[in-house]
Amino acid sequence: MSAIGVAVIGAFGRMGRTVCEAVDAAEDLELVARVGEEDDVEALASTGARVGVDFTVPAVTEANVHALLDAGLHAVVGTTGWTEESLGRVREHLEQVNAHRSEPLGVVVAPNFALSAVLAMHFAAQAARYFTSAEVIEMHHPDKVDAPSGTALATARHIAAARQEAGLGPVPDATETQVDGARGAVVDGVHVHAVRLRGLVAHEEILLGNPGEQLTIRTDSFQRDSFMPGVLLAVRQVLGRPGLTIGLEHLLDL
Ligand SMILES: NC(=O)C1=CN([C@@H]2O[C@H](COP(=O)(O)OP(=O)(O)OC[C@H]3O[C@@H](n4cnc5c(N)ncnc54)[C@H](OP(=O)(O)O)[C@@H]3O)[C@@H](O)[C@H]2O)C=CC1
Ligand SMILES: O=C(O)C1=N[C@H](C(=O)O)C[C@H](O)C1
Repeated sequence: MSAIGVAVIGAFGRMGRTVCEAVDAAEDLELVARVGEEDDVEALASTGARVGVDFTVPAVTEANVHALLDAGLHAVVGTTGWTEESLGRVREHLEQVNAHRSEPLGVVVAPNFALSAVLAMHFAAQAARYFTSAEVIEMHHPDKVDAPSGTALATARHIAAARQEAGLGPVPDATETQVDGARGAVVDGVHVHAVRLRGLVAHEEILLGNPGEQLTIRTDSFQRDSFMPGVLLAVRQVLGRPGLTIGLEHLLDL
């Protein structure tokens, strides 16, 4: 069987370089294009690429996905910054292109491809209904451009949905803050704190509290290699997953 052609967009960034190495090392994948800021994504149609992997910046990732679909490529996206609205536009675009194709296209968008992070989010959502209090602390390298992290946003939203489903009210908090921002950002009622520290890569703690007890769920990515098994899994599976998939958990039977 011939190797799956892969194009990496954002190929010269921290994640892009690591993805290029991982694709190069995989026998069933072939790295056919490294796309930088000056390159044209639609030109990928003539490279033999079947899947485009995007690790760029929040400001350009949606446009890259639309260009990949116009070029007839599946997409795997790790870049953060997605909203309900931007995801909705991709869903609509997929419906339009897939109406005219015999091999329908798929897009996988995941805020985190590391197994430990995906499991941490999953366990946090499972545990959330049993705890009165919940807060999220994400900790990253100081070159990260966005805050809070896409993973922390997703974690907080999953916790909030689980709390709502369980009929829990707002988290208890009688604090009167002296300085704006002291209690972090509030995402669907869940407080999220962002730390930026030289030496870190990507880390998150989910704190769940009840009277007299605490559950802490923690995930650490010490190296960007940790994201690669998830990225490669998505590249292989996206060919058989038409439409939009949000989150690696759907590829892991969670
Ligand atoms: N889902 C996951 O598991 C993970 C997601 N991420 C996310 O991935 C994204 C990238 O992170 P990271 O690699 O650390 O960031 P970097 O800043 O190291 O890399 C981003 C790269 O994208 C390039 N770029 C910018 N605009 C374009 C464009 N229009 N076309 C092609 N390339 C472009 C930049 O080029 P230049 O520098 O020349 O501007 C840069 O090389 C972030 O959103 C981050 O949060 C990170 C780790 C894991
Ligand atoms: O920018 C990063 O480094 C990371 N970004 C993603 C996020 O915002 O959640 C995933 C991981 O945390 C690393």
